Amino acid sequence: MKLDAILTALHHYKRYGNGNPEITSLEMDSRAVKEGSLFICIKGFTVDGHEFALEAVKKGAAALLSEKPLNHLPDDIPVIVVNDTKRAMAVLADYFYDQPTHKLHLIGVTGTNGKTTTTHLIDHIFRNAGYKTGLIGTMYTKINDQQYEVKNTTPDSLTLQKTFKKMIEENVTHASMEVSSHALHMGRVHGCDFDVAVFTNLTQDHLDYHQTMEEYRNAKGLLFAQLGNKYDHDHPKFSILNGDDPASDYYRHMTSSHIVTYGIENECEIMAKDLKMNASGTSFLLVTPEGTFPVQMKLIGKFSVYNVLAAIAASLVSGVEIEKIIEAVESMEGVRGRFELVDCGQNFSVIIDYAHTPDSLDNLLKTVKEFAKKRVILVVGCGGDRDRTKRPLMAKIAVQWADIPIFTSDNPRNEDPHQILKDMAAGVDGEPFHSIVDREEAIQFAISNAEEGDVVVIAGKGHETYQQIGDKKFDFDDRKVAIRAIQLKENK
Ligand SMILES: CC(=O)N[C@H]1[C@@H](OP(=O)(O)OP(=O)(O)OC[C@H]2O[C@@H](n3ccc(=O)[nH]c3=O)[C@H](O)[C@@H]2O)O[C@H](CO)[C@@H](O)[C@@H]1O[C@H](C)C(=O)N[C@@H](C)C(=O)N[C@H](CCC(=O)O)C(=O)O
Ligand SMILES: Nc1ncnc2c1ncn2[C@@H]1O[C@H](COP(=O)(O)OP(=O)(O)OP(=O)(O)O)[C@@H](O)[C@H]1O
Ligand SMILES: N[C@H](CCC[C@H](N)C(=O)O)C(=O)O
Ligand SMILES: [Mg+2]
Repeated sequence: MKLDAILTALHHYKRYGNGNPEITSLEMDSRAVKEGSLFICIKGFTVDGHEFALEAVKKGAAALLSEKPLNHLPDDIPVIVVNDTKRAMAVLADYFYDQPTHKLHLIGVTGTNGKTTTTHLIDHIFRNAGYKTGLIGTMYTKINDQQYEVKNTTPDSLTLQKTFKKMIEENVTHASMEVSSHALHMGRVHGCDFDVAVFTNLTQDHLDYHQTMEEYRNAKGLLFAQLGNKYDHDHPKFSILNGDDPASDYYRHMTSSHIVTYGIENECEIMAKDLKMNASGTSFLLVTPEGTFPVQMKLIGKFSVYNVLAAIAASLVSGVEIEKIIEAVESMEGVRGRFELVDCGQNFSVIIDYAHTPDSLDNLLKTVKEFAKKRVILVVGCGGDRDRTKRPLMAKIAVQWADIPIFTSDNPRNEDPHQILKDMAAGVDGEPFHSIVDREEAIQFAISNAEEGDVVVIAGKGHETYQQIGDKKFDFDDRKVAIRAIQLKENK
């Protein structure tokens, strides 16, 4: 595609340098530049991409997108100057990859907790209805049955649009994706034509990035504000809001789309009533505008019911028949690392879960307490280089619910793991707890102390298969470590 053609997607820019080269690819990393690339200079959190402009030209970049005029470049290299290269990149990527999201039924899910679970539920419902599907999120990108590794929950706009383009090539018609608050704030999803936007819940996380809860809430609101500002009879847009979460009132006023609410406590269009839960599943009465239906599912806990209701509402407005939706919800096995049982035939339970926020830990432990016959032994930590203010809160919740709370490391990254444990301990008011910095030792301690009927909960890392110390990721899988610890205990 010629540079001039690509630039028709931008409204405002200044152009320096001559020529209208053929653009072979869009790149934001100088190390990936090829002959004919348009190199996009991004001011990052670590380095400034503008510093790599010359290197990009030497590697064959045919043009540059920048936030300022660039000196010392050959005259025949056009430099396009815009206010914000990240946002311009998103718009250009959509155009360059032939507007793939316009051809997809795209559902975006935002909220503090439950995004991965809800997108997996939606994906399972769509597949059960016979659609070819795509999924983008924390664990992977999935196109039909093929999984691809990811770096971010919501990738940068180039990766994102390239992924959507691949979905179109693989005949995907329905896609669901997690939309993080970081991504919304950085404009990674500009250019995405969402059909349905889903809100799960808003509680504390990521205050290192957003600073205040209000800013964090506003960032998530962008998903609803960006959901089409005109009425289109053929492609109506829907916001799916959690009627039991106060933030929904705020989002309701940010969108011009249709609104469908779901909930358990307050009156909503989609509701769950008569919840009954045990260690092997949850049952409830599903109330919808299409009637009331009994549901018996394998997922456990009230928080899981919220995720299911969100997925049901999103699928209903997407045109899936209610019977097909319920069939899928009932057959859903759960998502890796979320309330996942490790069963080696031992006489106590072991649960691996991804709770890494105060609210998710609270929900998880309340749920476990409801069916635990004996003691709850908890292994939990808090991530380094992340919201420090959630550490004492998580510790307080841990000692409130667990009979034996054990604090340990969870991706200390560039922080001193001992200091993270001290930050956690500051939230404890005299209750007993253990601090064991080495996560493997902590898990072994938990399992060696477990007696018949106890429940061991290992929280925070879920599906993760590494422990990040400094910039290095070391192999670490809670599941495997737990299995080894159980075997060790049984061979004694
Ligand atoms: C804080 C943050 O969001 N950082 C993201 C950002 O990295 P950065 O700003 O440090 O990038 P940088 O290294 O400064 O580079 C700036 C530019 O120079 C370029 N460069 C760099 C070196 C070079 O030799 N040549 C070159 O051209 C880079 O390609 C880039 O374009 O841009 C990268 C590429 O898009 C992201 O992968 C990275 O996410 C990091 C890994 C991250 O941890 N992000 C977290 C905070 C995040 O976004 N999390 C949310 C979800 C959280 C949740 O689910 O709860 C997410 O959506 O993942
Ligand atoms: N609706 C919910 N409300 C509160 N807690 C939840 C909810 N759904 C899941 N959780 C808890 O949060 C954990 C993470 O769930 P999930 O991975 O689905 O969330 P996420 O929003 O994708 O998280 P992330 O932002 O890290 O990607 C689960 O392991 C569970 O403990
Ligand atoms: N998306 C979250 C995941 C946290 C997972 C936890 N294991 C940690 O490393 O803190 C984050 O990056 O903040
Ligand atoms: Mg997720």
